[in-house]
Amino acid sequence: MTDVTKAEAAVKAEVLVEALPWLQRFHGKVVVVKYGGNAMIDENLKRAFAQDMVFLRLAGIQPVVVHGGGPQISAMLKRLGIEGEFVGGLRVTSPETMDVVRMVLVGQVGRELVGLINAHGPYAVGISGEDAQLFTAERRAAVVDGEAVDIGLVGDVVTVDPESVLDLIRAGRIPVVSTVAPDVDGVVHNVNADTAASALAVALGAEKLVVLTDVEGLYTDWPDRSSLVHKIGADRLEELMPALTSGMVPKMEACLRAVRGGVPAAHVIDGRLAHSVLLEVFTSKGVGTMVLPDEEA
Ligand SMILES: Nc1ncnc2c1ncn2[C@@H]1O[C@H](COP(=O)(O)OP(=O)(O)O)[C@@H](O)[C@H]1O
Ligand SMILES: CC(=O)N[C@@H](CCC(=O)OP(=O)(O)O)C(=O)O
Repeated sequence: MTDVTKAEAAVKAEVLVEALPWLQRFHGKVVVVKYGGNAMIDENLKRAFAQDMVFLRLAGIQPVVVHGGGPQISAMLKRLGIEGEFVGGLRVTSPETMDVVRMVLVGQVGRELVGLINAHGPYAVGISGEDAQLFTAERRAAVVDGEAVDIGLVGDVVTVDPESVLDLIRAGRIPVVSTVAPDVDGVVHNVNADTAASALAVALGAEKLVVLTDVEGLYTDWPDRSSLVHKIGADRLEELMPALTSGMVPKMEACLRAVRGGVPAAHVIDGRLAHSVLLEVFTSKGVGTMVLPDEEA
């Protein structure tokens, strides 16, 4: 072996060995991953994400994917000539829009991800909040300048029955969850995917919640690039919440709720980076912003 190939081999070995403590720590544990943003649009990133899920599963970790699909819903609404509007980061959802949300999330985005994962073997099974009472939703208002604004059939998850997801995990599958959910009367609601991922992570007693987005992580003073946060405690995040805007609100709310609900760590990571989930789970430094309970931060 030349000195160059020896040096390359040493670097590769170091990378593999760095994963060892994390393989031990997460073995048999559930990791809930919210899939969204660019990782869901770019073909190479999509394939890399699917590989990451299969990698986790074959490494003895139990990944559960909760997917978004906001841009895909907006594109379909446009094709159908239906107006789309967001208030406080949430889509205003009329009954007509709800039909499109359900069709796109369950019938299009969920199916595509299941197919990408199953290119590697019989792992992924799609499921929605309507299946086996996985989620029950309650209508929620958006809050704008402290005022509640009615935004139609938008729900918050109020109860989770995780048995169907646990059945799939026990069968060695990778559950792929679409976030539409009925209320107690069976009326289907549109649930933000970050919110649903957080509720599911708590109900499953997950070891981690990982939320993919299109930015490096949380900035305390957006868009000042020097204000990127690597680690933050729940109390400090709660203080910051009123200053956050747009899509970051449901994401950080989701991390906060997960950690307050007993999930040991919640992460917002950059889905523009190929294999960002593997880098987060298996490297000591991790990537993005990590939210921890106050005593750990
Ligand atoms: N404080 C902040 N820190 C990081 N990103 C922020 C912040 N405030 C607003 N943003 C914006 O929020 C976006 C993430 O929200 P969104 O686009 O809804 O995400 P996704 O499509 O990944 O679900 C980022 O790409 C960034 O442009
Ligand atoms: C109520 C609400 O806003 N629901 C979202 C559901 C999809 C989602 O959350 O997708 P992303 O994660 O890609 O944003 C929507 O209709 O766009």
